[in-house]
Order: sequence, then C-alpha cells, then structure tokens
Amino acid sequence: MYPLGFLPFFCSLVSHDAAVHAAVLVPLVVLALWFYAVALRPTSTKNADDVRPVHLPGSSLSHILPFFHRRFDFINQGFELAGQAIYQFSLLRNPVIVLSGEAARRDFFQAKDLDLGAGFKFLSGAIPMLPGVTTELGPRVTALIYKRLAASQTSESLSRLIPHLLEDSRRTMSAWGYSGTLDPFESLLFQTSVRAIAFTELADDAAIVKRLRELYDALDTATTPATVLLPWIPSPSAVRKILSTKRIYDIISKALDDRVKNGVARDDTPQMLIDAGDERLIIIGFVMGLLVAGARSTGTTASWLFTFLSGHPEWREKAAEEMRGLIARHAAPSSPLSSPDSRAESPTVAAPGHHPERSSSSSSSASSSVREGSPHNRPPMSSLTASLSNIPLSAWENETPMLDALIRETLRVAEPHVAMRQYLPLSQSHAADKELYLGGRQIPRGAYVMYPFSDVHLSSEIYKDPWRWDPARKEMDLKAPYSYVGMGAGSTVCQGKRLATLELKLITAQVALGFRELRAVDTRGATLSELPRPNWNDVLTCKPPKGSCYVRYERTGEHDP
Ligand code: HEM
Repeated sequence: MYPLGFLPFFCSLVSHDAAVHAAVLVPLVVLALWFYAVALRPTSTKNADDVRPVHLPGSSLSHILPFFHRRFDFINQGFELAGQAIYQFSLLRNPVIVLSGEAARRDFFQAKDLDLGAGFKFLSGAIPMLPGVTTELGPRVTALIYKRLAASQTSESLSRLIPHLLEDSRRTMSAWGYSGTLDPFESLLFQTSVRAIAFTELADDAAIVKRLRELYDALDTATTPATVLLPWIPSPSAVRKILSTKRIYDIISKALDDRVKNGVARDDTPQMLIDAGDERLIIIGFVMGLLVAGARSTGTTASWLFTFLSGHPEWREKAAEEMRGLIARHAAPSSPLSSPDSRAESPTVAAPGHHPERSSSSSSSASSSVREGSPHNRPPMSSLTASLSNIPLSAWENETPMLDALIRETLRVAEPHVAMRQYLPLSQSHAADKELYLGGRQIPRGAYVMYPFSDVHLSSEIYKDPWRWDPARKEMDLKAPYSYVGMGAGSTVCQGKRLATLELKLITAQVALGFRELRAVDTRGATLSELPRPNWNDVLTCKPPKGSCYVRYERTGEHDP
C-alpha cells in the first residue's frame, strides 16, 4: 500500500506504532489539503456564471430606453432587480457592466486596460464626433493633447488668465442688469471656457460665443438612443448632430486660419499649439473637444454653486468673509470692501498695471513680444474685478479653504457623472493574458463598464443625509479609499482640474462679493423654503425641472458699463 512506503522514514523518527499512524495519516492529510486547494478551489472550477456579473432580465429596447432618459433611476432599479452590487445588461449586443461598492470602486479606479475614450464614445455620445479630430485619436495624439492642456495650466499661464476670466464673468453678470430674476441653469461659465481654451478672437466676440454655445447645446439635444447605438443611421437627430459638429468645426478652423494668415500672435492657448508647430487638425480637435469637456462640467458646477449660495446666505457670507480677508492680505482694494453694504462696485477703472492694448505684429516674433491679452494688457476693470485680479494664483489655490469646501460639496451632490470604460487589454500589457476582476466579478474582454459616482457620493453609509448640501461635513475628511472622486481618481484624474477649480473660485468670489441680494425663489418670486434636488437623471447638466428654481438678485454698487 502506498502510504506504507513512508513507514521506514517515520520509523527512523518515532516508535513503530506511531510511525504506522503517521504513515497513514500524513499522506491522507496532504491528499485532503490538495483536494481542498485544487478540486474544491472556490473560483477556478466553478461554473463561469458564478463569477460573471448577473444579467438583468430583459434587453429589449423598451427595457433599455430609460438608460438614456433616466440613467440614475435605470441604474438604481438595476441594483434592485439584480439584488447584487454588480450586474450587467445588454445594449444591442454589447455587454455593459454596472459596478457599486467599495471593492468594485477600488478595483475600477486602479484597473489598467479600461479605456476611457472608447467607453465614453459609445455610452455618452454628446461630444462632437469627428474621427481623427475629436475621436479615434490614438495614444500619441491623446498624449500630445494632454501635454498641451497641462502646459496651458502652468502657474504662469493661469496667472495671466485670471484678470481675463474675472472680466469675462463680470461682463456676463453685467448683462443681467442691476437687479432681476434669472434662471441659474443658463450656462454661466461658457464664456470663460472659450477664453481659457479657444481663440481670443472668439472669446472677444459675444455673438460667436453665443453661437458656439447654441451649437454645443444642439449636440446635447440631438443625442438620442439612436444616435448613440446606431450612429450610422441618418435619423433627423443624427443629421442635426453632424451639422452642429460641422458648424463648430467651421468656426474653430476659420479662427485658426485667420490667425495664421494674419500673422498676429495672441496670448492664448491655441497660440501655444501654433507656436509648437502642432498639426492643424490637432489644434482644431484640442479646442473642439476640450471646450465641451470643460464647459459642461464647470458650467453645471457653477450653476449649482450659484443656486446653493442663493439658498444658503450664511455660506455666501462665509465665502465673502474669506474673500475680504484675501483682498486685505494681497490686494489693495480700490474701494472699501470691509462690509457687505460697502461692497459697491465703482464704474470701470483701469486695473493696476494696466496699459493700453497693443498687438504684436507677427507670429514669428510673438514669443518675445507683448501680445494682446498679456498680463501687461489687462482689460479695463471694475474695482471689485481689479481687486480680485490682484490676488496671486498661489493665494487662490492655497488660502481659500472655504471656497474649496463649497466646490467640493457641490461636486459631491450635483455632479451626476457615470464613469464609463471599455475593457480592452493591450497585447503588451501584463494583464492581457489574465482575466480582469472588478469587485470579485469577471469582466469579459470588450465589455463596457460603468461606475456611477452616485454609488459613493450619495451613499448614506459614507455621507450622513447624503442629499443635504453641507460644506461643513466632517465626513469630507474621510480617508476611506476613493470616498470622494469629484475630479476623478486613480488612473483618470481630471486633466483640467487646475483650470476648472480656478474658474469656479473666481466666479464664487464674484458671486459672494458682487451681490447685495441673492435669493432662491419660485416662479412667483416667493422665497423657496427648500432648494430643488440636483437631478441626477440629467446626466449632462443635472438641471432640476424647468421652473423649479430661479434666483432673485440685486448687484452691488453702480450699474457696470
Ligand atoms: C468642474 C469642472 C470639472 C469637473 C467636475 C471634471 C471632472 C472630471 C472627472 C470626474 C473626470 C474623470 C472621468 C472618469 O473617470 O470617467 C475628468 C476627466 C477629464 N477631464 Fe475634467 N472636469 C472638469 C473640468 C474639466 C476641464 C475644464 C477640462 C479641460 C479643459 C477637463 C478635461 C478633462 C479630461 C481631458 C479628462 C480625461 C482624463 C483622462 O483621460 O484620464 N475637465 N474630469
């Protein structure tokens, strides 16, 4: 008998009887351990279905349509139907896996080989689709665009931008008049996004900015289930999408061609790409793609910040207090700003350091010359704008804990992002020959994966009373992995984060100091007892139902010109 073959070995160690027992038992124990480890191994020998995400029942169009119109509800109902934290459904023949829970979240944000571009293109669709210009760029072009985007956010570039962004939003607010009522969900920051990303000539032309905004809005409304799932079918929406994309392309490419033809260099981001010798299509794609990436999210966040500040005067006062401190420390105010009633904006004055605008004459000498819109050529400003302009970038970035808290809490509660990826293992990647598991579930190659930010930002396990907007939350200091992902996390952190945060801080400062009254009201002008909830079903703008909230305002001081 085989176990007895061990007998002489055990006899040399212990007595004969004990050796017989050991010779029988030890191999049996080893055999049992092997059987447990190999034969009963929990994953590898189980049916593959046990490690794959459970399927939602029903994949007909009627089941899937809410994915496009009411995504937040669709996703949550999916969790209820599946009874599990991870499930999958089919969009046409494409598997889409929806994740939730801490383990899946950690795996998702840390995973390699999850392609953001492919996922976003398939599952979102509301970006101008121009292969080779805004989509299907390949890793080289994408890396170049991100490199240029990073270069446009150096301290030097952002410092130069500050007075122009402030002046742009001052002009936007001036257009509202001294007092009135407005819809806060009209795009607040589109003008400043054009300034930061696109050509100065476009940003200076109010009619073109308006036209661009309408075209980007048209892209949003023309995005239907058909244009996302069957983009090759020439439905009316698809045609509208193509036309809007073409018109945006025409505006941007004309601005580029005029700039190059005129040979007048300007101090803006596209000039940096021109000077670097980037290809024409890359410059156009940079502006077309990033304009929409930036304007949508900053616009949505600014609208909600404005709304929250209108409904929470105590927080507006705290922001104003912080700003008054900042001005006192860093900027010699042209008018007293020490109390709310003395915050009057005087008529336009020249900012300190302001000189009449000059333009350099040729692009070749542009890098050494004073360009239009350079810091030496600050725009004429109101006293508040001039004071805010004198605050250095480092102070905006490091000395504004109150503004940081307001922005962070607004992103937590009103950023309806659903992160989307496609699992595309690269052949050279170490993961190519391994299966991908997220939250313990196996992800098939080519499958689409979604992680809704609501899973973490609206989790009552992480955030007490999660829908309540409360910038003083203690939970915000949580060190739990990825418990806050407002600007992305892991391998996909927002590439425009520095610019976006600065834009939001500048507008918050202007809102805090530039209004005597700011009040959330209903259609009849009565103060709202409660602000509307951010509508997470509206995946692009998070707007509440039309008419549910307006803002009654009275600006400080004189009417700006
Ligand atoms: C309040 C404003 C903004 C918010 C809340 C925001 C948020 C985010 C988030 C959450 C992601 C990660 C997406 C994901 O994981 O699925 C992301 C990525 C990105 N954002 Fe932003 N963003 C903002 C503004 C901007 C601006 C102004 C730009 C550019 C001008 C920009 C450019 C990008 C790019 C290029 C990526 C892709 C990063 C990658 O491929 O790894 N964003 N953003």
